[in-house]
This record gives sequence, structure tokens and C-alpha cells, in this order.
Amino acid sequence: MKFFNVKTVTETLAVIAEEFRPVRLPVEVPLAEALGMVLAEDVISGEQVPHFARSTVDGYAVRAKDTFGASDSLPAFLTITGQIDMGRAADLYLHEGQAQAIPTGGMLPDGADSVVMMEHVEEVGDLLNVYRQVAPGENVVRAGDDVEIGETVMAAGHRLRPQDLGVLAAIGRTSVRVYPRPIVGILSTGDEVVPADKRELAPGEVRDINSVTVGAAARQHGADVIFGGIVKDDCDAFLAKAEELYRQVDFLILSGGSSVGTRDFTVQVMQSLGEPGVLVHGVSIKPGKPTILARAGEKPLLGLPGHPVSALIIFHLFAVPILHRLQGIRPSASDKRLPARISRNIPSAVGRSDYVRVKLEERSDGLWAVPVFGKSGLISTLAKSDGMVEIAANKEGILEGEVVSVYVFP
Ligand SMILES: Nc1nc2c(c(=O)[nH]1)N[C@H]1C(S)=C(S)[C@@H](COP(=O)(O)OP(=O)(O)OC[C@H]3O[C@@H](n4cnc5c(N)ncnc54)[C@H](O)[C@@H]3O)O[C@H]1N2
Ligand code: MOO
Repeated sequence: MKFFNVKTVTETLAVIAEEFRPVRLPVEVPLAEALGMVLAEDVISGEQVPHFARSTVDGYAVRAKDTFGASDSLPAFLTITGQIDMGRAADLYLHEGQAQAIPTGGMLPDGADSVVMMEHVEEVGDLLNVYRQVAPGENVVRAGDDVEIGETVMAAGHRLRPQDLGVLAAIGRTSVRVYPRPIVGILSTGDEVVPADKRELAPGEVRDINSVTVGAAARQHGADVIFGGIVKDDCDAFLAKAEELYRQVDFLILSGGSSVGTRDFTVQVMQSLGEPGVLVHGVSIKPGKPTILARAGEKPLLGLPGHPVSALIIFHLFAVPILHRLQGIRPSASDKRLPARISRNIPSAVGRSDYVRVKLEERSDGLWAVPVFGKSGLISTLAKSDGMVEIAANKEGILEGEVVSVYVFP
């Protein structure tokens, strides 16, 4: 089988970094819709959070100095001069020798610098016996401890998680500028491939796995998906369907028909969709060698090998970085990798990157990665796996006990 532009994994990733960027302009969305979207602005706080000093416990606001040396046998004696109400300003100044009752989250009065917990005091009329000393700042969150005015709380290119939305809410943001979710189109090819909901299969037919796996994975990575269905191995019908889908999406993924058999039209279709056309045809990788990467106008096109395991592994390796580029995600901390020891020797050919499916096992001596072997047409091997391990192109394999970096499937 001949491929006309075989590249290494590293070279292919470099092509992706070079060729693709967001194709659509940022939009302003309400916070409630921003989860999972990628910031298109640096967020700078115009407020302090909290904007007043607060108690973190139920107790008495005091001056720490007044409690120094206090113990069970020798309490400090303070005078209770008031009570702070939740959600209200603490407007009574606290002088030396005084205490004010304060609830958890209540505002610290001016003059106070700490809070003694109610477990450590005894109220006797308007006198307070304090049996523990507190340090200045103890049981108190100061104004700005969480966020300072002018602080950059999040940078453009960051994918918003629930805790990030919490920070935005705290600083009073009700909307943010994000990149729109990229729209991914998926088209499966093959005379043998039938819709996944077909109940009775005729001999030779297989259900469409790749639309399902790739569609779900694209959604996991922030995309909206349009399913183009299945096209038969007929060049004109394939091109017509691909053109129609290409117009509706930001990123077109074609499954199957990526190798160089006489019926494999994907390269021709990709070349016809627009300039510059095919950038990579074939990657020195196992599985997934017959991968095709192209660009038509601004839009990426990716041809996945038909074997379901290869299709999803290639999705993780190349479609995920493409989706990151389309969403403006900063190239860092984007995927999850775990160190683990490999449970057996795995040979590999130099000059080719191998991706081995693994199951993670927590043993008494740490985390182990146990290879899940099987041909790349067997999707259940991927369902049994927690992640994959790369054997780099310059290695002849990995040895039992060697520490490897496991890319964990999301
Ligand atoms: N003579 C050679 N033949 C093949 C080679 C080779 O080097 N020399 N490479 C093999 C490898 S590796 C792969 S991967 C495939 C890639 O072929 P295509 O990308 O053209 O894919 P197809 O031929 O269309 O399909 C391959 C296989 O996958 C099944 N398939 C396809 N689409 C789906 C789908 N949506 N859902 C489930 N299964 C699907 C299809 O039925 C085939 O069994 O080429 C090898 N051949
Ligand atoms: O390259 Mo194929 O994708 O090994 O199964």
C-alpha cells in the first residue's frame, strides 16, 4: 500500500499547530451557558473577593492581643459590646478589651483582627471568658484574600470548568466572551456499513460504530456534531454528500476509505473540497497509518482509518488537537496523563509510533498499566481500556516495569 506524504506523529502535530486556528469569531454568552467553552478574553477582576473581612467560624470578633496567654486556668476577660448580623454591615467599632458575637461568614468589625470560636469561650452576662488565645488573622478571611482588584483570574484559551464559573460569579461577571463550539461533521463510508439502529444484519454488513464513537468523543471535546450518515463507495455520491456537509460545518471528519485500495476515494474527495487540499497522507503510526489530514479553505478535514479502534485512537491523537486549535485552547495541560509501570515487555518497530491500549490497575506497589491486546477492528478492546501508552518512534519497545505515561481516555 502506498501513501504519498507519510509523516511522523510529531510532524503531523506540527502541521496541525501551523494550519488551524479558530474559524469563527468569539461570542458573548451568559455564564449559565459557558460551561466547557473556551475563553476568548483575559478576565481581569474589577472587584475584591470578598469585599469585606469575614469570619470563618461562629464565635466572637476580638483583638488577638487581648487573648494572648489565655488558657483554661487563666482566661482572658472581655466585654461583649454587640452582635453582628449576617449580611449586614458591622458598624460598631471594636475597642481594646471588647468582643462582638459573630456568625460564620459575618463581617468583621473595624478594630477586630481575629475571631475566637464559641467552643473556647463562656458568656457570663455581658462578660466573655476566653480560654484560648488566637493569633492575628485567625479564623478570618481578609478582603481580597480570594481575588484582588486588577488580578487576571483566567487567561484567554482556558476551558471553563464549574469552579471557573464560580470565580466569574464571585467577581460579578454575568457573561463571558468565548469561542463558539466548533461544528463537527461526520460521514461514514463503506458498502458494508449500515446504520447502527439496523436490527437484522445481512451477511457482510456491519453497524456504523465510528459515527457513534467519534460523534461522542467530539462532543466530549466541546464540539456540536452533525451526522452526515453513511455513503457507499461511489465517488460521485461521496463527493456530493461531503460537499453538502462541508458547507455546514467547521471541521469535517470522514471515516473509512482512507487507505489506497481502488475503492478508497477519500483523498480525491478531500482534494476536491478546496485548497490547499491534502497535507498528510499516511502517518508512521500503529494503528492508524492510513490517516489523511487536509485543509479546504480554513476548515480542517480528517480522514480516519475505518477500523474502529484506529479511528478513535487517531481521533484522540489528531482530532483533539484540531478541536483545541479551533477553540483557541492554549497548548498546555489539555490532556490527562498518568505515570504507571507497564506490566510486560512490548516490542515495537523503530521509526513508527505505537499506541498500546492499557487497563490501569492499582496494586500495593503503585499504579500499573496492563496492555489490552487485539486487532484494531475490535472495538471491545477499547471499551476494556482506560487509556493508551505511546511507544515513541525511536524506541524498540518497552520493558516490563518501565514507567510509562498513560494518556487517560476522558
Ligand atoms: N493490503 C493492505 N490492506 C490494508 C492495510 C495495508 O497496509 N495493506 N492497512 C489496513 C489498515 S491498518 C487499516 S486501518 C485499513 C484502513 O482502511 P480504510 O481506512 O480504507 O477503511 P475501510 O477499508 O473502509 O475499513 C476498514 C475496516 O473498518 C470497518 N469499518 C469502516 N467503517 C466503519 C464504521 N463506520 N463502523 C464500523 N466499522 C467500520 C470496515 O468494515 C473494515 O473492516 O485498511 C487495512 N487494509
Ligand atoms: O492502521 Mo490500521 O489503523 O492499524 O488498523
